[in-house]
Amino acid sequence: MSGRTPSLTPPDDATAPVRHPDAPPAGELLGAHYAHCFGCGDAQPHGLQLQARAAEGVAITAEFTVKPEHQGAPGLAHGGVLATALDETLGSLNWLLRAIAVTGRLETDFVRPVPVDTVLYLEAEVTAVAGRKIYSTAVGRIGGPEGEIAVRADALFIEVKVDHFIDNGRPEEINAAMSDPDQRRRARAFEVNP
Ligand SMILES: CCCCCCCCCC(=O)SCCNC(=O)CCNC(=O)[C@H](O)C(C)(C)COP(=O)(O)OP(=O)(O)OC[C@H]1O[C@@H](n2cnc3c(N)ncnc32)[C@H](O)[C@@H]1OP(=O)(O)O
Repeated sequence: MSGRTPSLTPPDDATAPVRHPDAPPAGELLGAHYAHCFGCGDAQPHGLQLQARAAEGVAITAEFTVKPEHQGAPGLAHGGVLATALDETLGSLNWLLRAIAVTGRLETDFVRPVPVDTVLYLEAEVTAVAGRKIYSTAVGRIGGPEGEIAVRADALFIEVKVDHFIDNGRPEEINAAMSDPDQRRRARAFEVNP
């Protein structure tokens, strides 16, 4: 039973999301936005290494396999890890809007336990935009892409400038990212100058 908080309901003046003309085509794998990201980075051996793919509209699909390192209770995924999978999938919607946005609010329903070795099939879409506020929703299914819903979330992302990361991130990682040509290329996809 989901009891969504008022701040996750778009205001009356919200508009439908617009897919950016240069968004990756439906079916394209997005790749990691940052190699050290706990959600999607391939330089994080215990991370989720979630793989997201552009879908039609302003929507994403993603898959994540629960590893033994992701346990909470014996043999079951930790709820925080599942929330991370939802957060990462919802965050990947940024690629389709070509906006830089961070999670302001993430409300998660844990509907079924998710055992280790399970593939979680995620779908997320932007439902509305109001100024800097981006409203989105996601589900995670088990047993196949059409399987039972195990987790779901509603989220509010807030659009930020790239300075959000430069001003707040630890200088060591910020400097490394800014001197990495691959990272600069990914930042350019959002038409910003790191
Ligand atoms: C391709 C890239 C893929 C990226 C994938 C990333 C996946 C992972 C995503 C994440 O996990 S991001 C990391 C977790 N999030 C953060 O670290 C964000 C920490 N929070 C902040 O930095 C600031 O609170 C934030 C930037 C979100 C907002 O601060 P601001 O000063 O910029 O905005 P402000 O407080 O003026 O709020 C702007 C609007 O949003 C609303 N708002 C902000 N935070 C809210 C909140 N938490 N709940 C509800 N509403 C919120 C706020 O009420 C207001 O509404 P109105 O315009 O109608 O007045």
